[in-house]
Amino acid sequence: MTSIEVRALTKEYGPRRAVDALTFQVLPGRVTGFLGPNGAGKSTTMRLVLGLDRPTSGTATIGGSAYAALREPLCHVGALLDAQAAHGSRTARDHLRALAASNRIPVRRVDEVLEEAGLTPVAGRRVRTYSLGMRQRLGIAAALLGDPAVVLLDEPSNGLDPEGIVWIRALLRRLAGEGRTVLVSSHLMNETASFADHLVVLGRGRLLADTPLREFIHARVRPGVRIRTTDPGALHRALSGHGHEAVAHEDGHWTVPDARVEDIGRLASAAGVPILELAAEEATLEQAYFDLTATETEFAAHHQEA
Ligand SMILES: Nc1ncnc2c1ncn2[C@@H]1O[C@H](COP(=O)(O)OP(=O)(O)OP(=O)(O)O)[C@@H](O)[C@H]1O
Repeated sequence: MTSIEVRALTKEYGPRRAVDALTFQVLPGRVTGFLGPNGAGKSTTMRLVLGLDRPTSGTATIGGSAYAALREPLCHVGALLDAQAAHGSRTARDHLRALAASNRIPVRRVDEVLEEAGLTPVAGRRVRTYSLGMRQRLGIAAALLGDPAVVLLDEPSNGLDPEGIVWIRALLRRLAGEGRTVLVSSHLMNETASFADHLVVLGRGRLLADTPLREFIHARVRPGVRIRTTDPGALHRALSGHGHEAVAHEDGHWTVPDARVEDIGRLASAAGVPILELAAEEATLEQAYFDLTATETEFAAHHQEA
C-alpha cells in the first residue's frame, strides 16, 4: 500500500517560509482532509509532493520514492491542482487521449474516466467552452486516468453544482474504500466533514493537527442541547437548579452547552416545563476548526497532535 510521507519539509520563498518543518503521513484506505487558512501552505505542500517545486529542506515521498523517481507517475499518483490546466482549444476527449498516450495508459481509460466524471455527453466539446465545474470534473477525470493508488486533489469541490458536490463526496469515499490514499484540500468545512476520515491542518506553514476527524471535533467542541419552551422562566429555573448555564437566543430557542438531550428532556419534564422543541446539537467541524485556528498564533509551536 502506498502512503505519502512528508518529513521535516520546509519551503522558503525569499524571506517567507511557506512550509515550515512539516512532518506527517497520509495513509491509504481513508480520505484525509487538508485544511488551513489562506496562505497556510497546503498548495505548496502538494506541489512539493508532486515534485513541481523543490523543498528548501526535508523530503516528500510517495511509497518511499520522490515523485520525480516514479516511472509512469500518472499510474501511481493522480492530482488536481489547477482546473484551468487543460488546453482550451482541445476537446476533453482529445486532452485525455494525449495524456494517456504520453503516459502509456490504455486509451480505453479515457472513456472510463469521462463516464466516471459525468462528462461523456460533452466529451467532444472544446475545453474553452466548459464551465468551471466542468473543468473541475475534467481535472478529476485526468487525475484518475492512470488508475492511481494515490490521489491529491486541491479544492475539488470548487465550482461544482449541488449534484457535483454529491458526486465528489461519493467518489472520494469510493476511492478510499478501494484502499487508495486520498488527500483533499478544502475550505468547505461541512463538505470536508462529509467525506474525510482524518484531518491534517496547517497554519502558517506549520502542522496544527494530524488527527481523526471525530477526535478533532470532539476534543474542541462539546455537543449541546437545543430547547424551546413557552415558559422561559421555568426552563431557566429548572436548568440553573441543576447547574446548567443555558444561553438564550434571539429567535426564542435556548442552548444548553455540554449537556445530553436525555438529561435535559428528563429534567424539563420533571419540572413541568412545556417543551416545543428538544434536540441534540452536534458539534461541527467548522466550530472545531475556528477554535483551533483562532488561537493558532498562541499555540502553533506546541499544539501538535501528531
Ligand atoms: N511561487 C511562490 N512565490 C512566492 N511565494 C509563494 C509562492 N507560492 C506560494 N507562496 C506563498 O507561500 C505561502 C503559502 O501559500 P499556499 O498557496 O501554499 O497556501 P494555501 O494553504 O494553499 O492557501 P490557499 O488556501 O489560499 O490556497 C503564501 O504566503 C504564499 O504567498
